[in-house]
Amino acid sequence: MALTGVRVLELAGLAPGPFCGMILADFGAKVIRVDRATATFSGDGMARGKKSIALNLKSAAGINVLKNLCKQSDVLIEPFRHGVMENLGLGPEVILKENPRLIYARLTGYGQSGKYAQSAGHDINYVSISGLLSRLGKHDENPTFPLNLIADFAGGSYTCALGIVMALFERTRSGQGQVIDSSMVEGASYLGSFVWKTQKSGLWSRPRGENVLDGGAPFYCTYRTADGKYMAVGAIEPQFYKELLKGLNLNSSDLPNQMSFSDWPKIKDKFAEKFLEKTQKQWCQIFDGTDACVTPVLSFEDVTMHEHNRERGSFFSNDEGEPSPRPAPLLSRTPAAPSSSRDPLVGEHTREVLAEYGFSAKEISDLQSSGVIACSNPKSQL
Ligand SMILES: C[C@H](CCC[C@@H](C)[C@H]1CC[C@H]2[C@@H]3[C@H](O)C[C@@H]4C[C@H](O)CC[C@]4(C)[C@H]3C[C@H](O)[C@]12C)C(=O)SCCNC(=O)CCNC(=O)[C@H](O)C(C)(C)COP(=O)(O)OP(=O)(O)OC[C@H]1O[C@@H](n2cnc3c(N)ncnc32)[C@H](O)[C@@H]1OP(=O)(O)O
Repeated sequence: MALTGVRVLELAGLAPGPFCGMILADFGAKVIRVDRATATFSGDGMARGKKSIALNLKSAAGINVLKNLCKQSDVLIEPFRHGVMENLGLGPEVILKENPRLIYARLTGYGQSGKYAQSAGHDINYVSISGLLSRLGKHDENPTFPLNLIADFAGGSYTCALGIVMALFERTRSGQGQVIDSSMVEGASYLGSFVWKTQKSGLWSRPRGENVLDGGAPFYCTYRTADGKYMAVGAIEPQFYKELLKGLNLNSSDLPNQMSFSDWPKIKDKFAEKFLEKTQKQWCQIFDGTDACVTPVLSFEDVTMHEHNRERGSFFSNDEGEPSPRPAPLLSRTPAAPSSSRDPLVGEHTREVLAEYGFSAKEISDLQSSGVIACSNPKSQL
C-alpha cells in the first residue's frame, strides 16, 4: 500500500482527527491512537485499522512515553485547541527538536493563531466563519448545513491528510519534518474556492437558493416521487436538459426557456408534478442509460445494492457485517486495503505497542501499576 512503513500517532479527539487517521491507516500507515488512560470507551467511530494505547498525559512519565513514541514516528496528529500541547510540554518546538523528521499535524477548528484560536467550536461554527454557510440553503430560510461534512471531514480530515502526505513527500528531498497548521475554517474556505473564483461569472449573483447550483434551478435539484422517494436532477447543459424533458415526456415548446430565472419556480412546479406521477424505480427505468443526468436519491440501505456500486465494489463489509465505503481514490498498483477487523478497545494494544517501540516488560508493568498507562484485555470484555 502507498503508505506502508509510515508510523502515525493520533491523539484521540472528536471526528476530524479520527477520520484523518483512518484515511492514513486505510492506505497502509501504521496508526496508533493514543487514548486517555481513564477512558472506558472510545468515541472514535472511525478506528478502522488502528491500534490503541491508553496513556495519561497529565503525568510526567506519560509525557515521556509520548515523547519516546514521537521520536520513532513519522507523523503526529493532535486535535486539541491551540495551547493544549504547549501546556503539556509537547509543543512542536520540543518534539521536533527530538525528532526533526516528524510531521507534526495540528488539526484544529480555528488554527494556531487568531482571535478564536483557543475557543471551543464544532463543524457548524467553522463553516459559518468560512463564509460557506451563508451560501447553503433555501431562499428566505435559515442557512442549512450538510451534516458535519464540510469542515470536519472535507476541510479538516481530508485537507490534513493531504498536508501530511505532501509533507512526507517533501521530506524525501529535505529529510526534514514540519508543522502542519490545519484549520477547518481555512480548509472549508479553500474547499469553496470554486465559489470564490467564480464570483464574477454570474453563477452566484442571485440570493441564496436562487442560483443554478444552490437549488434555485429546476434542472439542478431533487424531486419527490410517487412512492415518497426522491430523484436527483443535474441536467445543466442544454443537450442533457433536452434528455430530461424527453424522459419527463415534456415538450420544450410548452415550457419557458431553460435559463429564464424568473420562470424557474414555474418550471420547478411542472417538473415536481411530473415526478410525482411515477415511483423512483419507474423513473430509474426511464432515465438509466440516458444522458439526462437523473439519478435516484439512494438510502444507506439501498446504496450498497445499487448495480453501479456493486459492479465497482464501492462498498465493503467488515468481519461484523457492517458495510462502509471503500477507501477512495483507487490506486492502480497500490490500492488501499482497509482492515476488516473490529475497532480496537481503548488500550487494547498498549503492551504490544510499547514493546514494539522498545519498552522492556518491566518498564511496561511499572507504568501500568503507577496508572500512567492502561491495558485492556479484549477477553475480559466479552
Ligand atoms: C460536530 C462534531 C462533533 C461531533 C462529535 C461526535 C463525532 C461524537 C460525540 C458522541 C460520539 C458517539 C458516542 O461516543 C457513542 C458512540 C461510541 C462509539 O465508540 C463510536 C460511535 C459513537 C456513536 C460515537 C460517535 C461519535 O464519536 C460521537 C457522535 C465536530 O465538529 S468535531 C470537531 C470539534 N473541533 C475540533 O476538533 C477542533 C479542535 N479541538 C477543539 O477545539 C477542542 O478539542 C474541542 C473539540 C472544542 C474540545 O474541547 P475540550 O475542552 O474538551 O478539549 P481541549 O481543549 O482540546 O483539551 C483536551 C484536554 O484533554 C487533555 N488530554 C488529552 N489527551 C489526554 C490524555 N491522553 N491523558 C490526559 N489528558 C489528556 C489535554 O491535556 C487537555 O487538557 P486541559 O483542558 O487541561 O488543557
